Amino acid sequence: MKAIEINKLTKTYGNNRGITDVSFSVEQGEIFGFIGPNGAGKSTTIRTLLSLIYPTSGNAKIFGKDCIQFAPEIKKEIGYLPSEVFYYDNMKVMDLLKYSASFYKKDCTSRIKDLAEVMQLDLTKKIDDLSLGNKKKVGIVQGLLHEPKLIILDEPTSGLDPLMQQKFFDLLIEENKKGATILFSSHILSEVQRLCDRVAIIKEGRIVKVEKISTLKENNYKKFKIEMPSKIDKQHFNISGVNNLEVKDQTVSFLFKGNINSMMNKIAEVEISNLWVEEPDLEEIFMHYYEKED
Ligand SMILES: Nc1ncnc2c1ncn2[C@@H]1O[C@H](COP(=O)(O)OP(=O)(O)OP(=O)(O)O)[C@@H](O)[C@H]1O
Repeated sequence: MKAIEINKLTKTYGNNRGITDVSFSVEQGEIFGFIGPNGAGKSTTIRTLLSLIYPTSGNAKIFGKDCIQFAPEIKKEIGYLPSEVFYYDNMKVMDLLKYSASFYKKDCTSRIKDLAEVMQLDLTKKIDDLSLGNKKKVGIVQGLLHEPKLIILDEPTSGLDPLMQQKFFDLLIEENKKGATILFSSHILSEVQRLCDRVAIIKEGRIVKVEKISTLKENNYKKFKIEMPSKIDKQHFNISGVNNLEVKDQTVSFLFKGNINSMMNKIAEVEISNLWVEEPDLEEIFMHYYEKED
């Protein structure tokens, strides 16, 4: 049974496109990235999964159950962190979290304290007195306090400083090791790359690719930088698969996509003093998905 199964989900807002024919599935135990530019349809997909809005057509299942028909049951299994968090400002953090926990009919007090300690969140403060980042931490604790089997995060790191982001990621990895499935929506590719096994790319309301992060990187070009002790013949490296060939001082650099052995043979024909081969960043791989079609 899959954790999430989305089948031709379409949502229109009047005449506005929301999402069109979105289909993908997430295996249990996966950390799955959901990426795309602003307005692509990430939040619409997630809100439909949580039955906060209803689809125009198509359907989705969570742990094998239709997400609309079994919404109350399913919600108990999900921890959700929305992209923007709003609270009753007058409440104290601990009271708000205990109130949230009451929906699950579980005593989550010690779990709340543990999570708050990891995230360095002061439980005695009033929500009103918290900074944006600290309000986000309340959302994180709220989303995880009932130890959900499925964690759905919509742009979760906005407002968190780098140290807190790291602590949050460590927390997610720990929950994942304990068995939780994670759907991680973001437009920050580096964090998706760090955390996720697979990724779905959404653009203008449609899924354009679902792929393993490792495959995306393998099937892409590599960046070569070669330092040579003597004069460089630029044309030597001008073979099929080479792009952006540049020579600067004693260094030649280029992007290469193709049979790595043919490139290694080419390099072996000349004397070199140093060699760097780098993977492209996820940003570089995905940039063309982000560019608008004319
Ligand atoms: N309540 C609404 N009424 C009308 N159109 C909406 C509504 N909510 C979303 N949309 C439209 O649906 C499309 C998808 O929006 P959505 O918020 O799902 O994108 P997103 O990928 O989550 O973007 P972001 O990263 O900016 O949050 C956009 O074109 C948006 O304008």
